[in-house]
Amino acid sequence: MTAARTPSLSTRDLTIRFGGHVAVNGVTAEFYPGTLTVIVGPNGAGKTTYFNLVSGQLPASAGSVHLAGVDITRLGPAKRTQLGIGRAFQLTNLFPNLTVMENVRLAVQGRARAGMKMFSVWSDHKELIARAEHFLERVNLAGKRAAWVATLSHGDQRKLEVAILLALEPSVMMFDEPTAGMSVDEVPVVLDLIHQVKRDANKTVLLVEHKMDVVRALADRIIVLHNGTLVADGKPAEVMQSKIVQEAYLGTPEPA
Ligand SMILES: Nc1ncnc2c1ncn2[C@@H]1O[C@H](COP(=O)(O)OP(=O)(O)OP(=O)(O)O)[C@@H](O)[C@H]1O
Repeated sequence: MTAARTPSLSTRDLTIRFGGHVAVNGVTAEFYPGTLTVIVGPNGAGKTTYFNLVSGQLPASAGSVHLAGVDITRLGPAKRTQLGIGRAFQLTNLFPNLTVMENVRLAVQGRARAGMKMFSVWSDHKELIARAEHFLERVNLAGKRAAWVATLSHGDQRKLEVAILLALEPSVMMFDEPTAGMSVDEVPVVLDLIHQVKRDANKTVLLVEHKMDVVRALADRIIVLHNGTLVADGKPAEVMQSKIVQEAYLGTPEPA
């Protein structure tokens, strides 16, 4: 008999109502480490709202959110970040009037304080800089370490967000449309980064994405939301072929 695994993240009957409108309607799903799940659905399906409920930006009207089995439904976004839920691409994590290096160093410092008190006591400035440098190299931004964030291109800002996310070392990583607004040459860099993240067997990755080529390139699993309800959940090939997805989302049949 094998022991049941505890999901790193789960939602149970998660629901939010805005007045009479149910934007997320009883969504139950479990997410495990080493799996990248892409959440798809038409405009207004509730994808971003679901993300907001998981990261704590919005309070649930009903249902619950669990992180490694612990109910975090009543916790705010800062506490959830501390516990291991990291979200990128809202561009709200960035300090525009600081340099690229300073932004990552703050994340490294924050992580050191939250997780490893001794490290925080002993780590000197040099150590923090070296760690920040490591994350900047991973996202190809080391050459721009001294640039002011406000002067970066949109693509570079997104890469910086990934560096900050990596520096915070969350167990659950959430990406909102990672390639939105990027130039063609910037897209592969970010996709490659997410590939790297997903190779880490300890990370649980969730992505909201519209572009089907990105979904195909990254997804281990696809969840489809429609009118706030989870209508399909499974391996990409199965979900892409399912009748509900063809009708409700893709519009045209996927080639077999
Ligand atoms: N704060 C809010 N107040 C009122 N209605 C909201 C709020 N946030 C979202 N909604 C509504 O909830 C529904 C789901 O919106 P949401 O942004 O989650 O969809 P989405 O699937 O992310 O869409 P898109 O792909 O266009 O980003 C929409 O009808 C939206 O108008």
